[in-house]
Order: sequence, then C-alpha cells, then structure tokens
Amino acid sequence: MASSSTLTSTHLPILRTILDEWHQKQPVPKSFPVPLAELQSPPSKDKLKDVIVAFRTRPPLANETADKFHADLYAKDAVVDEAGKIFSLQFCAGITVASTEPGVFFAHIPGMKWSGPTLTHKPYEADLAFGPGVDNEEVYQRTVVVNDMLSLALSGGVGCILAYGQTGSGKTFTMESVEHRVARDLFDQARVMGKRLLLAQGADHPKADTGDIFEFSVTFLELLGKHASDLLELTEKVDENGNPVRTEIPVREDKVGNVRPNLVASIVSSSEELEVLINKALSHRRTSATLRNATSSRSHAMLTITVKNTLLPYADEGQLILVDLAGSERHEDSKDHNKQRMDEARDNNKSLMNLKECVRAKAKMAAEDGFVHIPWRSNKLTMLLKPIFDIESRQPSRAVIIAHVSPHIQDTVHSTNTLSYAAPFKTAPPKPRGPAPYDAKDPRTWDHDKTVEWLTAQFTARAMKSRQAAWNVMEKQAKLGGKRIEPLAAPKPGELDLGVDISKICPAGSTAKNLGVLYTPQFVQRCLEARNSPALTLDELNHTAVDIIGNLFYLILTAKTRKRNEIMKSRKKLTTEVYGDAPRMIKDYDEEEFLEAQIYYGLDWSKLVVGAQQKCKEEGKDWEGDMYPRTLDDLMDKFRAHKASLAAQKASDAEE
Ligand SMILES: Nc1ncnc2c1ncn2[C@@H]1O[C@H](COP(=O)(O)OP(=O)(O)OP(=O)(O)O)[C@@H](O)[C@H]1O
Repeated sequence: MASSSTLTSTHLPILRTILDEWHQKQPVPKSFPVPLAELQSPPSKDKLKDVIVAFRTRPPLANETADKFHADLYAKDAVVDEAGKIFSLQFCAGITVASTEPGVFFAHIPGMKWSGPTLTHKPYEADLAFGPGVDNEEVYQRTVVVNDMLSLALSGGVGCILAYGQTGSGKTFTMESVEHRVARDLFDQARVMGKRLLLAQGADHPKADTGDIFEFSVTFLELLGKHASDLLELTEKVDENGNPVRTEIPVREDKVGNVRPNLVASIVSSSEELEVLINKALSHRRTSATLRNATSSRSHAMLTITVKNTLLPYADEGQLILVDLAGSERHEDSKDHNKQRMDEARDNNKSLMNLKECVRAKAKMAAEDGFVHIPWRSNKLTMLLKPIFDIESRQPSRAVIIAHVSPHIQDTVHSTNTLSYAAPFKTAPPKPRGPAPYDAKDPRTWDHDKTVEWLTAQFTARAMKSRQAAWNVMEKQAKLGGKRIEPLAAPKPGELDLGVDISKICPAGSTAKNLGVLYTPQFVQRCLEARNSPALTLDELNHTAVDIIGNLFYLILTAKTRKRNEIMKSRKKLTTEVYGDAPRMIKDYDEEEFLEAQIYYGLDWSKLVVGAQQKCKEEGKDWEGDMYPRTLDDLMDKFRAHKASLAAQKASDAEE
C-alpha cells in the first residue's frame, strides 16, 4: 500500500483513469429508500437500534489537493498562477458511496507495482452513508430525528451522538450543526411533549397552554489527554505560552456510582439561550485550540444537556450528550511532536480504543439481547459516557456514531483506519427467535394475561395500602373519642377501587415486553388516560405509575443480571473444567492479583465492601449471590484499569 507520503501528484492522472474504469463497472449507487421530505416520525421503538453507525465524507475544499501535495510543480494537471504558484490540482477521490442506506463506502487504496500505480477497492458497511452532496440538515434528520434522540432525552433516557474521524475530515462541521439544530428543535419538542402530558393530567393545569414542564441545564467539558476542564469556566489566567488556564476537573465515580464532574451547569429556557451558550463554549474551545497552536482535534469536547421533568420529579433525568471526539493520529503523524503532544496523542488514541471496545460491546449486547462485559471504567472518556454504557442503568440509551473521512485519495490510509474502527458497530437487528419460555421472574417472557395480572396486583397493593392508611386514621380518631372500630376486613370482590382501568394500560395483545420499552412519562401518561375514578388523586397516580414502571424495569434488569451471573458462572465452570481447579477466588481472579488489588486499595478496600453491603441491605438485594461478586468485579475492574494505565505509561517512557 502506498502511503500518502509515497503517493505523488504525478500519479493522480493514472489513478483517476483506473478509478473511472472501476466506476463504469459498478452498479448505480443506491440512494436513500425514503426521500428526506417523506421521512416519517421515528419508527416503532422496538425497531430502533441501540447503536447506529453512519459514515460521512465531505466535498474537497478549494486548493486542498494542491496543498496536500505541497504544490507539485511537475504534476501533469497542475495549474500555475502568474506568480508561478500552484493553485489547482485536479482532485482524485479516495472514497465512493456505493449505497446510502444501508451505508456502503468503498475506500480506494493506492498501491505501487513495477508496472505503475494500482488501486484496491475495499468496501465498509454502516447503517447510513452520507456522501459529499448531503447537507447538514439531512444528516441531522436521518441520524438525530429519525432515531428519536430528542424524545429519548425528554423522556428520561440518554442519547449520545459522537463524531469520530481524522483531523480535517469534518467532525466539527457536523457536530456544530447538530448542536445548533438540537438547540433549534429541543424546546419546541419539549413543549409538544409537555402539553401532551399536561393534557393527560387534566386541562385546568396552570401550564397547560405552554407545556412548560421541563428544566434544561447545560455543561460543556473538554478532555485534553487525561485532563478534563470546564469550557464554560471564565478564566483570565494564562500560562507562559498564552494558553488559558482552567481548573482541572476530577473525573471519578462518586459513592453511589455516578460520574458527575463538577462543572458549571447553566440553566437555559429557550433555543436562543442555548444557542448563546453553545457559541460561547465553542468560541472558548476554538480560542484555546488556537492558542495552543493546534487544532481542536487534539481534545474531546462534550456538550451535555440534562433534562428534568418537573411534572415527574422522581423520574430519572434525561441527557443528550454530544461529543466531538479528538482526531485519531497515526504514529507517523505524531513522530515530530514534543513530549506533551505525544502524551496527548497516546492518551487520545487509548481513549478512542477504549471507546471502540465499549461501543462494540454495547452494540453486540443489544443485537444478541444477552450479556457482554462493557469496560467503561477503563478511562475518563468512557467513564464520562457511563450512562450509555452501564448495563445496570435503568435508563434507556441510544448512541449514534458518525465516522468522518476525507474525500482525498492521499488520505485513504487514514480513512481505512476510521472506517474499520466504526464499521464493526453496525450490527444486524436481533433475530426473531420466537417466544422465550415463560419465566415468572422475567417480565420479558410474560403474555398479556400474566401482565394484566401483575399490573392488577401492583395497583391492588397500592389501593390496599391507602385503604389501610384510611382505616388507621379512623381508628386513631375513634381511640381519641374512647371508641373502638371493627378491624379492617379483607375487601369483598369488586369492592376495591383501583382508580384505573387496567385494560387501557395494557390493551389486548400488549405484554410486559411492550410496556418495558415505554419511556417513564409515556407510561405515566397511559395511566393518567386510564384513570376512571377519584380513588387516586392525580399526584398519587403520578407517583404510583412511576413506582410501577420502576418495578417493571427493576424486574427486567434483575432478569438480565441473573443471566449475566449465569454466564459468568458457566464461564468459570468452563475454565475449571479445562484448567482444573485453579486457586481462584470469586470469578476469574487469582489470589495473587486479588492480594495486589487489596494492597492498592489499602484501608479503602474494606470500607468500599462494607459500604456496598450496607447499601445492598437497604435496597433488599441479594448480597452473597449477586451484589458481592459484582462489588468485587467493580473493584477489580478499577484496579486493572489502574494497572493498565501504569503499564502504558511505562511503555511510553521506555519508548522515549
Ligand atoms: N460536509 C461539508 N461540506 C463542506 N465543507 C465541509 C464539510 N465538512 C467539513 N467541511 C469543511 O472542512 C474543513 C475541516 O472541517 P472540520 O474543521 O469540521 O474538521 P474536523 O474533523 O473537525 O477537524 P479538526 O479535528 O482539526 O477539528 C472546514 O473548513 C469545514 O468547513
């Protein structure tokens, strides 16, 4: 393979001829099956994938070809201006879009034989592929809108859009446009959703006209190498090179397992305010990038919009995370860097590799509906994306990754790296497997009748509780008056008023699996619409509905976790069968590694284990069989990540 440095502009005419011949033999490229104007609102949620991957290439920029060859005066198609300066060289494509949906890019890889230059054409597949003629609005509609990312965040889920690619390939161009469009659409969509929810509450709600029930806060974080800082922090301080000095923000898990870096969270209440904030953060990013005498591609920039539903304050907060990733660098690109730049490049590449592992694992897990370990604790970037990768999170999440490549043949080596990085994220939708065998503890296997029975039991328990509470009050009053009342008898059939019509919450044909994919506000809305008596006040019904859907999510999560434990157990059994009964503690760590980890944690070890045990007790979970092995797993994961970063540091020090 000829690298961009061995390829010269004199090869371009022959490469273009080979490419033309190849193009003539190819079928007509497939365009999008549904034109932009006819794009429907999001498909059914069952059909949405957890990870969607798109490729994008941009048009060549003016004089870019000449710049890439440092203006080769002897090129056959060089156009020279009066001053003798090359201002134009004909462009040669390094990428061809063969199909847009499903997406297929061909990378044209130049090579050299004794007989002259050659081209190899390698296909890469994604869910979507955007060629140079596709504008930002279409990219936004086909990635963010079609995949329902805004409603996901407004409904308490987590949506993440990531832009990946080589420096100059168009990541920032895409992400800035996505950010501005999100600012444009988010508030309108929030008002529509708010009005719908308020309507279900009753028309006389004070905010029924505006639908103004969401609160939005925004943070903007920059991760440069291992150093996180707040792009919204105003700073006057500059270092000796004139670079702005921002406070380093620690990125770590707190006691309850959240990763919430201490950033300035700005409250915004309109598209205009969000626009202003985005522009401010982007200008800080540009300024610091320019002052550092580099491009923005050296850092990851993460804009997080957090959404709180004031109508359902006890439901999870939604998040929309937009990440403009640092450009990946090849060793060749970084050979002239100073130590600091090399360290940054190494840290960036490491975080991008970890990100790849996590995204792949998430995509695989969703496609197979099974358990796959997601190593999100392995570095700061993936830790910051914990809500996307933590399999134990109850929040639904979805990620769209847009991989950008340069259109030029001189960049094909880089482009193939980018495409082979992102292509494995594309997974086939889960195969229809027929109904899973019934398992009383796994709602995903329940039929309609069992689901109705469970819902009825949930509402009955709630009604019994309020009946008991009402009786307690009566008994207390009677006691004060020196009287006694009859003990509370079991309700007669039909006597208990549940306050809702269960058949409206779970209509014919619907099962727990269908309810499990509803967002919390959707389930609440359904319950409000099914309200048929004043037995439950609106507020009580809101609470009860959030509790019940929470219980259902919990059962589903526990069923998945049980599966995880079974898989881990069977893995251990397999290892024992093959290797004999090695001196193992729980799972697959040996005693030596276990001891090393305990030394690393010191006194914190027992504090963390006892803390987890306490929490487990409070939550009524299984310690021995479930939470204890998991706690150890987590501690060992962190320890291994620490060991891996020490090893990487050592290796790079040795290289120097
Ligand atoms: N689809 C596009 N159409 C037209 N111009 C584009 C497109 N994508 C990118 N560009 C232009 O290409 C140049 C490089 O794009 P951009 O800065 O977004 O790349 P990048 O990958 O973010 O680079 P870096 O990593 O260095 O920040 C910019 O001048 C941008 O305006």
